[in-house]
Amino acid sequence: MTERELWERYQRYLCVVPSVGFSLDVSRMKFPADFLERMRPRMEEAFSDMEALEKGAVANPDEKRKVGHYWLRAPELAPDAGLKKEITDTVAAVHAFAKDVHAGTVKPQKAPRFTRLLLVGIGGSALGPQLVADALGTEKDAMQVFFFDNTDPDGMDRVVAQLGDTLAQTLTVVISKSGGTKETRNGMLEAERAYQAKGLDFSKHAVAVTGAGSELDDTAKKQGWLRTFPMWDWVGGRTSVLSAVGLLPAKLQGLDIDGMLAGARDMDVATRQRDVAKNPAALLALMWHQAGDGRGAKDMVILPYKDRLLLMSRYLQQLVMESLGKELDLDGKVVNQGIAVYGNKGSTDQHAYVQQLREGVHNFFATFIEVLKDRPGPVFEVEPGVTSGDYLLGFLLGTRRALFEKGRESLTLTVPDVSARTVGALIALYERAVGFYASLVHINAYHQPGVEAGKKAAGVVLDVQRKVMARLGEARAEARSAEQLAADIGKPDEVETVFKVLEHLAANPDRGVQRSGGASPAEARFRMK
Ligand SMILES: O=P(O)(O)OC[C@H]1O[C@H](O)[C@H](O)[C@@H](O)[C@@H]1O
Repeated sequence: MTERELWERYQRYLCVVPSVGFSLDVSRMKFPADFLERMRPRMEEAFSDMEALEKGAVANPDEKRKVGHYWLRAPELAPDAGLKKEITDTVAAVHAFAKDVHAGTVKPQKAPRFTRLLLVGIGGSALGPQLVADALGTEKDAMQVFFFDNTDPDGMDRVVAQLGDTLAQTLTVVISKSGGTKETRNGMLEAERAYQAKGLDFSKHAVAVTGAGSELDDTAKKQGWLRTFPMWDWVGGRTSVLSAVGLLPAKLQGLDIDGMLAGARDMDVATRQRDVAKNPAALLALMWHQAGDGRGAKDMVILPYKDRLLLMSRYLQQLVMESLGKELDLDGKVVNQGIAVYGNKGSTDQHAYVQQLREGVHNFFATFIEVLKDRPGPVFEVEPGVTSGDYLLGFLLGTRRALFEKGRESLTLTVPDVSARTVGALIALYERAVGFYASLVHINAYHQPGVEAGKKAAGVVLDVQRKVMARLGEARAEARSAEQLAADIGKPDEVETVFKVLEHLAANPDRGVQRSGGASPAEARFRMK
């Protein structure tokens, strides 16, 4: 295709959403001329599925749940008045609470005001808030935000060290829909310990966002935390950023949550249209389908040319991969669906993995995200008539062309700026595209049965550890091999787990386990110190 033909194709297929200044360019995707027409009947079904979902159908059949994230930004669409009220009340409560926190009416135990926010959560209870905080944060924010998003002790120590004495001015928001996620429970306990170490009462600095009656809800009640905000079973973790999960931390940080909701709402209006040419979510889903042959044959590489959108790929990784990565389809047939997502940012990636994208294994399609506005401050020219931002655009267009020359496809999303409105719009766009794509490939986008397997297996490991520790305690000074200890605890087949657990304990001296013997697993011996 010549440059002139591409320009024609660009204009022909450009999908614009004027209300948010957004556009989607699919001209560098190699779909045949009759593709959109051919896919029409299937897309019609996807629209009907989506309509039913928005009207309150049980769209997550095996968990028997409604799927209501679209109501969060259009409460009038909620299927009953009770839900509508819960949504509007929660947004109002978030505003009011943040106002009190900023004014110092809600204040820490030993400081006049909260100036820091520590968010404890994981997966859908962290990724959205992290994206929003990083995309929209400035040095003038009402509160500076920190995260515990893992059960890595050193990771948490680093954050606590960064907070230092400002922990006394830190509000901790623990977020877990289920209220039973171990990493988050551990984060909460680690945070509690950090406050205690500074002579502070954790409960006077803690807020929960969780489902009613959950373990976390109980803890918050029992300990008399400052406040609890609700999380509903009809909002999935990975689509929860516009519920209290994302709105509360964003508002505390001082961000424009109404703008985020409005951007999402406007994008929702655009993505409800049945005219595919005008519906960027439908177009995206169809392009993913075309690129990966409806079976995820190509990976989705997310390339925002903007530092503030760096976390987009991480956020989309969960949204897309947890929603679409499924073994079974809706009829119970094995399909092993999914689309792999990765990415970082441009032009940084041009100096890292773009080499492979252009010349290596051809197993991906790229998504460029272009932001028109360079910076809020005045223009600075790095060469006569040229700014750093001009280079950023140059590299985006250059990379896109270089890829296309080698037959590598790409989508280009353009937004005017990185504002609350555009972030809300991008979130809404991808939520709906994922829902459409799931309909096209006939899977349930709203459950995650596979995640449970890893959690259960981790539970087994900790059970083995408890038993091994007890056994070492009994054996005292006697050094034993992993093989012997596995037999001792009645789990001879778990010998590898026993060995891994022992190695870990022995590497952390205060756990009291000493390793002796040779370097190989068979030669290693363990005993209590
Ligand atoms: O919010 P929580 O209940 O703590 O869940 C946090 C995360 O845990 C699980 O692993 C789910 O697969 C995720 O979808 C979820 O976002």
